[in-house]
Amino acid sequence: MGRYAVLVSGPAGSGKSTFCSALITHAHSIGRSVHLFNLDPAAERFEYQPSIDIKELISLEDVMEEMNLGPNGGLIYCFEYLLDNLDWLDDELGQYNDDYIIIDCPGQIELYTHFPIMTKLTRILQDQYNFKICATYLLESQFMDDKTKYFAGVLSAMSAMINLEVPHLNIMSKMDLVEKGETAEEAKAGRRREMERYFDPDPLLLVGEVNSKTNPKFHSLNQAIVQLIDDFSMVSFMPLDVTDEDSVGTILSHIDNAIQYGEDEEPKEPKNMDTGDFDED
Ligand SMILES: Nc1nc2c(ncn2[C@@H]2O[C@H](COP(=O)(O)OP(=O)(O)OP(=O)(O)O)[C@@H](O)[C@H]2O)c(=O)[nH]1
Ligand SMILES: [Mg+2]
Repeated sequence: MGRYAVLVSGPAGSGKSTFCSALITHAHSIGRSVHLFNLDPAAERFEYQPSIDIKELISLEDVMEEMNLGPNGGLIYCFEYLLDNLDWLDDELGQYNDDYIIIDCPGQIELYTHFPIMTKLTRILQDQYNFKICATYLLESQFMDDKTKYFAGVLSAMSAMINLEVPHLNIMSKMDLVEKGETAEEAKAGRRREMERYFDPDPLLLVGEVNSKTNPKFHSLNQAIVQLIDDFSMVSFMPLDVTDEDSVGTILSHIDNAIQYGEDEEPKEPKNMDTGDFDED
């Protein structure tokens, strides 16, 4: 087996840590061993104890206090410190030579879209440590209520995807909140079909409402951006309902597929092969 990593990214509060826990619970339930790597220097509570924790190297609270920095500047400082202290990462990762690691990232999207920090880190994991990496980007289902917000979310997902340059899966999280209160009639009325338009962004859905809310001088720009997203089929989302194990399982199998997990595993010999202890019936 090789080394595999899932990068769980997305805006603040989009459900990254909850998704990490759901993935770990599911992996354990099917007998797979996975490890949590907490990459958020401000994280406080964990459902599963991380095997690797950036807070053992540096914590945001200490940085803010000692360097007199605000939360965002402090976070950038933490990551620059990590990149300057790769020996620590080397020691920590050295214990997981043949493993599957789930990396819970901080929610500041500047880390993926404005600064090359996460890109540098994924490159290091790939090139120096031979990890096969799949990035996931979570956007919460409430974004579907407001099309301009959704449009901005699609662009941020695309920006993260283009910057990270690894196999990428966009996830629409907190789908349990959408389904809640939905009556059978509503479902029949095509609510689900309507949602499909958000999972695979429909250019008409995006541009129509976004243009109705923005200054006419931006209409052609909106149209051009939507066309770009559509022409290259660059962004689509998979729905995630953490309360449904099948939904978590489906996402995990897409991630596995993206990083070819298990494809280079040797076939296992049946247990009784070397003892010659075969059933004779
Ligand atoms: N209903 C519902 N609530 C969720 C789900 N996922 C997360 N939440 C809630 O959303 C809030 C944020 O969840 P987290 O998992 O901490 O989100 P996060 O992306 O890790 O947040 P940061 O690390 O602060 O950026 C918490 O109150 C969770 O209980 C979900 O699938 N369904
Ligand atoms: Mg979190």
